[in-house]
This record gives sequence, C-alpha cells and structure tokens, in this order.
Amino acid sequence: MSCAHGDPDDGDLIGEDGKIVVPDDVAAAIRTLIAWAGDNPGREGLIDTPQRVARAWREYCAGYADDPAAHLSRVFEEVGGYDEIVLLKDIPFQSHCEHHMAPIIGRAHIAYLPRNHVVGISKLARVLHGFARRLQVQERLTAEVADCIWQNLKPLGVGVVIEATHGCMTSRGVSTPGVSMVTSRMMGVFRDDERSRKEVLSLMGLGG
Ligand SMILES: Nc1nc2c(ncn2[C@@H]2O[C@H](COP(=O)(O)OP(=O)(O)OP(=O)(O)O)[C@@H](O)[C@H]2O)c(=O)[nH]1
Ligand SMILES: [Zn+2]
Repeated sequence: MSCAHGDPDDGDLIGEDGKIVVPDDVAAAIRTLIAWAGDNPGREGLIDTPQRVARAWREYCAGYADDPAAHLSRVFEEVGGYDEIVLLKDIPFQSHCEHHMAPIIGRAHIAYLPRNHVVGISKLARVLHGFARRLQVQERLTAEVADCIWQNLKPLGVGVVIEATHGCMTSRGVSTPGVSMVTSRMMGVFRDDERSRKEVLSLMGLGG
C-alpha cells in the first residue's frame, strides 16, 4: 500500500500496531503548531499528540475517500405502491468549517418523494456523512447532499434541511454560543409545489 497523505484514494500505510503511519512532515507540522500555541511539543504529555491529531483528522476528513453517490446504487422497487414522502429526521452529524477547521455540529433532515423505487434508509445518512466528513461550509454541504440524491435517485422531490452550530462562532471570534445556522435546499415538487413543500416541512417539524 502506498503512502499518500493529501490523496486518500491511494490509501495510507498501516503499521504493525494496526494504526495509520503518520508521515513525518504531517507530524512536524502539528509539532510546529503546538510550539506556536506556546507549549513544548517534546514534553511527555504531548510527545505522541502529533500522531493522535493526524489520525483524528483522517477520521474527521474520511469523506474525501468516500464516494457518496455509490451508497445510492442499490434500490428497491417492491414497496407496495408506496408513493409518499420518505423522511429521515434528526440525523446527527459532525463536520469542520473550511475557514477555521473548527467543528460544525448539527442535525439534518433529508426527505425525498420516490419515483418508482426507494433506497435503504441508512444510505441517506451515509450520503450526509460522506459530504460532512470534509472541510465544508454549511451551504455547500446542504446542496451537495440534495444534489447527490436528486441526480442518483431521480426522485420527484428532494428536501434537505440542516441545523448546526459552528465552533468558530461559539468558542472564538464573535463568541456567541446558543445560535444555530439553518440551511435548506428544496428540489422538484418540494420547490415548485407549495402543498408538497408545506407537507415536507411539517413532517420535519418545521412548521409549514
Ligand atoms: N456562510 C457560512 N459562513 C461560515 C461557515 N462556517 C464559518 N463561517 C463564517 O466564515 C466567516 C469567515 O470570516 P473572516 O472574516 O474571513 O474570518 P474571521 O476574521 O476569522 O471572522 P470571525 O469569525 O468573524 O472572527 C465567519 O463569519 C464565520 O462565521 C459556513 O458554513 N457558512
Ligand atoms: Zn469557521
């Protein structure tokens, strides 16, 4: 297996302990950051921190090695004629903002109106995580999830609403905890037909 940080498609080297081998330049960058923050990267408690931080970021950014559309390739057609809204509600997720690399923590509601076939419900959460585990802005995350479902399932409607708090606002900068950002993308009948939009928003518990 090749070592190619920055290019997760090529995979990581795995050590004898079963953990990802952290490239020297990645560990050195994290040691530099620790020293710049004001601490001693050589002291006992911090000596293994660069490896831990690097592996943690591999997990936070695992979405770069994922193809979210692939999760939607298996569909089911025997649904007893069901042709109403399918909604996966209150899906918790974590992402990181591309401006500060600070956590974005929130919940997503993902709905679609099937056309002939449905997808296994867990796959909607997999699509969300595939895009969330990258450096993001919430608007793009919302659009990417909706577009992926729209293009791959070809449903009659897609609605994605995301509510999240941004660490870059709560723990630094404007330091304003308790606020959440809400974004939505409505496509197909959820965008064009008022009754359908109201119905999906009502099912999401967002009035309508
Ligand atoms: N629209 C949008 N903005 C975001 C998101 N995540 C973080 N931001 C904002 O990105 C902006 C970056 O602003 P800058 O002025 O370039 O950076 P900054 O000086 O660190 O800004 P402050 O956070 O206000 O201290 C901030 O207003 C953040 O709140 C997001 O997902 N969507
Ligand atoms: Zn930020």
